[in-house]
Amino acid sequence: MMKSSVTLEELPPGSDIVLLKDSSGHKAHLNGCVPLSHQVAGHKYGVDKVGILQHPDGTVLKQVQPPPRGPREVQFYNTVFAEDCSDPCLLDLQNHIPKYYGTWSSPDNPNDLYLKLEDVTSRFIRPCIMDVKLGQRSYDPFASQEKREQQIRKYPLMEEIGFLILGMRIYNLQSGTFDSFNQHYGRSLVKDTVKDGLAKFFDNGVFLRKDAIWASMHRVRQILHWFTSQNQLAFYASSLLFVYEGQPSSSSFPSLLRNPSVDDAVMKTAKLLLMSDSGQGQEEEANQEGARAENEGAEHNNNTEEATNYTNQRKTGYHLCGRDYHLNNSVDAQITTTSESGGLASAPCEEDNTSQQTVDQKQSPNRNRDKSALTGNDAEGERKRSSWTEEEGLKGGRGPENTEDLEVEVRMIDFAHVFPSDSHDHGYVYGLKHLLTVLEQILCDAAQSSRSSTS
Ligand SMILES: Nc1ncnc2c1ncn2[C@@H]1O[C@H](COP(=O)(O)OP(=O)(O)OP(=O)(O)O)[C@@H](O)[C@H]1O
Ligand SMILES: O=P(O)(O)O[C@@H]1[C@H](O)[C@H](O)[C@@H](OP(=O)(O)O)[C@H](OP(=O)(O)O)[C@H]1O
Repeated sequence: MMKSSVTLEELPPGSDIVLLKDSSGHKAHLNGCVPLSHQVAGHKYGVDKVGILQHPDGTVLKQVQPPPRGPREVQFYNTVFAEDCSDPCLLDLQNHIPKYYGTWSSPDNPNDLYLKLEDVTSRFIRPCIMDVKLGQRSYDPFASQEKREQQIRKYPLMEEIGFLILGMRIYNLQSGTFDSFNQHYGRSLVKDTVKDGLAKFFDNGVFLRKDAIWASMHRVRQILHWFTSQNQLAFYASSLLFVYEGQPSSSSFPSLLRNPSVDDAVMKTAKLLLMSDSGQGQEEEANQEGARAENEGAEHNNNTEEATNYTNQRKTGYHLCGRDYHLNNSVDAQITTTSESGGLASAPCEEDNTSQQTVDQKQSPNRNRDKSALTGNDAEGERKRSSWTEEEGLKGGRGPENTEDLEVEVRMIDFAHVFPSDSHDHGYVYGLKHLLTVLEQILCDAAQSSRSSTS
């Protein structure tokens, strides 16, 4: 698998990192590619036989797994992104999965094939990432008895819960670092604690990111809509990748500064960012802080291009992350009814339509990026223009101008076990609905505790 000039150097037991080193002992690069620094689950490059890399152009390279899994996944992407694809169902599916740029291999090792995919975290400064496996069964219909038993043993509650957190990392505003959780965390969650497990992903150590929950639910509903309108594919052991921006935008800091529970370090960062955003970025202290943030960005995310954009934009006073987040704990959750999300059960919560501010689209980072070079299409734009009116607008939820103003992604990934089908994917739909119900409950709980603390 690896180039002959490259060796794997195992770190001490307990570490899951393996260094790639060349014959001179320097950190080696596979044609400039490096192990994906922000991978939260799955097979890891250098640890497992196959894994995930990042190309210098920012795309993700997923090593094609041994047959039948790998070729099945390649075929899936080839079919969905076929140039002559005219199937409306597959065209819509493109909006919910990473963009696909074909297969890739290093010139030195042409037989070592990779799927070249959009890095769905690339536009984030501090990407908080969660991988959730969906469905009531994580083995496919052709799995051996041994594989079935292995999968059931790993999480016997899969059938009842319908989803499993495989891994996540959350940007902690207090410490300025990412907290990570591996698959053992997800497996430790039972029916009564799965809500707390999910809530952890949206908790930045200072407050619950209700805005990110809400926006994620909007995306999940779009995916649910796709699933309920298709009956040609069945997904097993496939995941949803959740991403939200962990770096609050400067426009949100005023409310942060009013929050009495915020500690000095967070306060200081907030003030520094405010200074730099209001044109006082030349101040020495702010620059030092900026340098620290840049370094952290590079450390936590290979997406150096994005980190550079952020740096430049901060220097010019332009916000890469010009979004308005809800940092104010007085914002109550805004829950609509079960039928909207398709949730299995839900408690109605009060609405607060006044809280979310509209966004100045000119500040969107996507505005400044030439995606056409890589994509040749505007699938993301299409995804964002998706079925708000029929799905939610009629049912009294927030308008699209409110849900679109957040840096949130929810994409389906991992298609090694996708099969043709002639019916709805009940297992996946069950998992999506339950996931939505639990997210709703988190918002309800937050709204209730907010109400009781003010009364
Ligand atoms: N397109 C992508 N953009 C960003 N990160 C990605 C992307 N695809 C995969 N990842 C990262 O890699 C991880 C594993 O991806 P994936 O599930 O496709 O790999 P896998 O090896 O097939 O997983 P498993 O072992 O569960 O079968 C994800 O949790 C995510 O952190
Ligand atoms: O979460 P863990 O403990 O890493 O377990 C892995 C996880 O269940 C993967 O989904 C599975 O790959 P598939 O879904 O593709 O079967 C893999 O099977 P594998 O060991 O056969 O690669 C398991 O090892």
